[in-house]
Amino acid sequence: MNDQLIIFDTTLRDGEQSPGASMTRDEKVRIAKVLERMRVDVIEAGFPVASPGDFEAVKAVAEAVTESTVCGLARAVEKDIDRAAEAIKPAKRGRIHTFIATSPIHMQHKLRMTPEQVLERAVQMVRRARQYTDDVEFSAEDAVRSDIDFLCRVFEAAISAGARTINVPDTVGYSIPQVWGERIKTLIERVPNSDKAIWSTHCHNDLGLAVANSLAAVLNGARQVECTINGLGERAGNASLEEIVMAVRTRRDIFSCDTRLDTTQIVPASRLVSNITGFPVQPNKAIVGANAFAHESGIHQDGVIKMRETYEIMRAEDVGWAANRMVLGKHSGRNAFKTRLKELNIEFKTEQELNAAFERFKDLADKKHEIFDEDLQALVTEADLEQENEHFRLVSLKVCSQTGETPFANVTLAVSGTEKQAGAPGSGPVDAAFKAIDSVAGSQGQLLLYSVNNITSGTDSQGEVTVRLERGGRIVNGHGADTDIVIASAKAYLNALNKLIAPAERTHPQVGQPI
Ligand SMILES: CC(=O)SCCNC(=O)CCNC(=O)[C@H](O)C(C)(C)COP(=O)(O)OP(=O)(O)OC[C@H]1O[C@@H](n2cnc3c(N)ncnc32)[C@H](O)[C@@H]1OP(=O)(O)O
Ligand SMILES: CC(C)C(=O)C(=O)O
Repeated sequence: MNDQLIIFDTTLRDGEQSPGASMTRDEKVRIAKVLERMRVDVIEAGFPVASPGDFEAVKAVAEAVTESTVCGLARAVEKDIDRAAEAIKPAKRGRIHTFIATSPIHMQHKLRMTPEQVLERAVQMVRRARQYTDDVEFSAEDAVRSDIDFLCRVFEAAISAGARTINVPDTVGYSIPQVWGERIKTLIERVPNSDKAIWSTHCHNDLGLAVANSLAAVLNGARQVECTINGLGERAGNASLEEIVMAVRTRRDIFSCDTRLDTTQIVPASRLVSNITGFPVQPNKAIVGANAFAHESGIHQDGVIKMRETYEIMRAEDVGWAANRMVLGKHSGRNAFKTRLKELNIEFKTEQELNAAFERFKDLADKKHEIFDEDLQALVTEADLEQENEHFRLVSLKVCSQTGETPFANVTLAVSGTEKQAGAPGSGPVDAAFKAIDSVAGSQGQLLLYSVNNITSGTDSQGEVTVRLERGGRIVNGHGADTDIVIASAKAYLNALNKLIAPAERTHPQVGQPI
């Protein structure tokens, strides 16, 4: 029987370190539930000492998830370990992940510690974490640029102190597959007590090699991979979960291990993470991109019609693409709607929530003939957004856009329940709409990002807009979807403004300010 490859998902921690990808507690819980359904082994839910919001988020995930291990990150610092322990306390299976850098550049310039002090601290903090849980992971940050002899000493000491998982990170995405594989092999061979721990790898994508390096580590003995949905993560991102899992599963002839994952949950998870963070998935992204299973050229289509395997190495259904993607229309009833949502793992707590979503579905079906799974997911996300603290609500928007004329927008907003109106010109209809909203809301937010994606294909598709605003160091993402992209833009802008004025819930690592 093949070994198990443990999947450690860090979308909610390292993924969240992507600028603008900060998530609220409830968003983290929603993603964690999908990861659990996917049978991810370990969910790193956050960095509890980072902020009260992140502490609450990790705790909420620990309360909500029963099947996967829930992990909290901690520096090799007492208060971090204690805070992580408190956050994961409700978990059925809880892990503390503590780390300290071991490369000369990090030890000397960042930590300002000698190698001996780092080794000593690693041992003390692993021991401290072991007082709270048997499941302790230790990482040597920047292992890629660390001296191999020193790494062996630190890992041996960490295992002796009680670490059960030893993680070898390529923190800066510097390695290449052959070298990384060799490094993992050398460590496992040279650390005398290496058989007492599971060896893990955590690779970043600065050179586009995170997945390749992770797979090289697996081929050389690593049995845990740290990864994220859609490859989300600090800078160029982390190794992408879907690519690693499908590479190992598809090439069983090469890998002597496999994961426990239910891969049909991959596409729903990818969409949810993309919806929540506002980071669109590029169409040609492996596994989860819209074109990943699309055949355009005649020779390929001919081959696939004759025998699918001529051009397909995986089945789209196996990663969660629905076999029949056109599901509902305006003549569909409540039962079909509810059943399809259930198939998409979307459930409502109350009958009222279901009724409200059904009404939105009927409104959409009046504008758009075919309702696809993507539309249903956007519709539910929209409903969630509306439940958020709504200081500003769009009542109506009228935009005039004509060749040779300056576009002009008139907007009516409900501001804490009182209707207010304003009009403004702009360089385009979206610009005019945002300026009109600004003159009512007085936002003073700086627009960092504006992106539109069509949720499905065709000109009647819904546009999904993401707006990123910054004010006083706070960065927030707003989302909106509508068949009219100017209205979708206005909804996204208002969603971001509502978040900006909401009480600060979290601290974003990149800006160090509450979000
Ligand atoms: C590679 C990674 O992804 S590591 C994870 C990175 N993620 C984050 O940083 C997100 C969350 N971070 C935060 O919210 C904050 O940085 C906190 C709460 C952890 C710390 O905040 P502050 O106390 O204000 O410290 P600040 O961020 O300015 O500096 C980090 C300090 O931790 C020290 N440090 C960094 N890593 C470690 C470590 N693994 N173990 C021990 N100390 C460490 C640094 O040397 C520095 O110490 P100094 O203040 O004595 O110079
Ligand atoms: C905390 C560690 C594992 C990390 O994120 C890194 O080194 O990139």
